[in-house]
Amino acid sequence: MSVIDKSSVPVALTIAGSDSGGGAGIQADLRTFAFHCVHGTSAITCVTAQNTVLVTRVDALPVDAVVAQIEAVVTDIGVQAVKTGMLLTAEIIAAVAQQVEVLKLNNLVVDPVMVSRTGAVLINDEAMATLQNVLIPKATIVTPNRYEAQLLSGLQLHTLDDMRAAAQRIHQLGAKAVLVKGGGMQGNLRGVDVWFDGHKLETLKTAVVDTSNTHGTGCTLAAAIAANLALGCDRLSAVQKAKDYVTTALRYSLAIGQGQGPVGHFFPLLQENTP
Ligand SMILES: Nc1ncnc2c1ncn2[C@@H]1O[C@H](COP(=O)(O)OP(=O)(O)OP(=O)(O)O)[C@@H](O)[C@H]1O
Ligand SMILES: Cc1ncc(COP(=O)(O)O)c(N)n1
Repeated sequence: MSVIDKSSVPVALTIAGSDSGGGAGIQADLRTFAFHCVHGTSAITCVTAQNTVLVTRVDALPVDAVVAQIEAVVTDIGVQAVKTGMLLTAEIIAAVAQQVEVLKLNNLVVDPVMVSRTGAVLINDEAMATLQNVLIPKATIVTPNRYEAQLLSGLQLHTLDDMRAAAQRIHQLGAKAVLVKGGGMQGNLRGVDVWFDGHKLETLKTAVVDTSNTHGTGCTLAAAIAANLALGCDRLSAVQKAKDYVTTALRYSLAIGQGQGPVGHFFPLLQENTP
């Protein structure tokens, strides 16, 4: 890992929800930024009471509290990349999109958190429509999972060709690039992602990691992409490096709690440095 010049440390902002279980959301994003030697800042949209098994409560923050956090960070510290995660309501999504415009935020990675990898719907129809029509068109990269890609493309995803067709359809929403993630696919498509940026259609493959401790993979991938963009990578190499990171974090995932444990953000490093 290279030594960072502290006078020009890259900064990334996550706009997302808090996960009390520490596996996804803001907690995953900040650990991912730190692993990449990128200073992490945050604007919290909602607070979830959540563990490895279920979410028992979600409280949204007032829209102006979300906006104030973004303004406070950007107007003083400045950010080189932004990642959005669980935005929850149409009002918060619209306000975030407005801030992207007003504050001229670049390198925007939108993880369109709408449906969990298991198919559970997380936000209402109005919020989905706002995400699709107002925020995704501003994205540098949008990273839907299987079910989100189905909703955004209107296609059913069973095969690699379906994933490719969906990536091309979703690109028409206006995002500069699309990464359709394969964690929710069946068989050896689990772990295969498809990239489309209007020119290149690429298949990103990795060996499937055989673990049920996959909580936070989507957040971690999007945050790692944002970190790599903040470090100056081009879009596709930011995604390729992020995918390698998630694969390693999955290999070091943690069997904690009774359900799906989190990926191990720092464990590769700790393992390597343990005598
Ligand atoms: N078992 C696995 N082995 C290898 N890679 C995986 C596995 N599961 C997920 N991935 C990868 O993890 C990344 C996140 O994809 P996934 O489809 O899981 O997103 P998500 O549904 O948003 O995440 P989450 O399960 O956290 O909600 C993708 O690059 C995907 O290919
Ligand atoms: C606060 C929060 N944000 C996002 C997710 C989805 O996480 P992931 O898709 O990475 O499992 C989550 N479970 N909780």
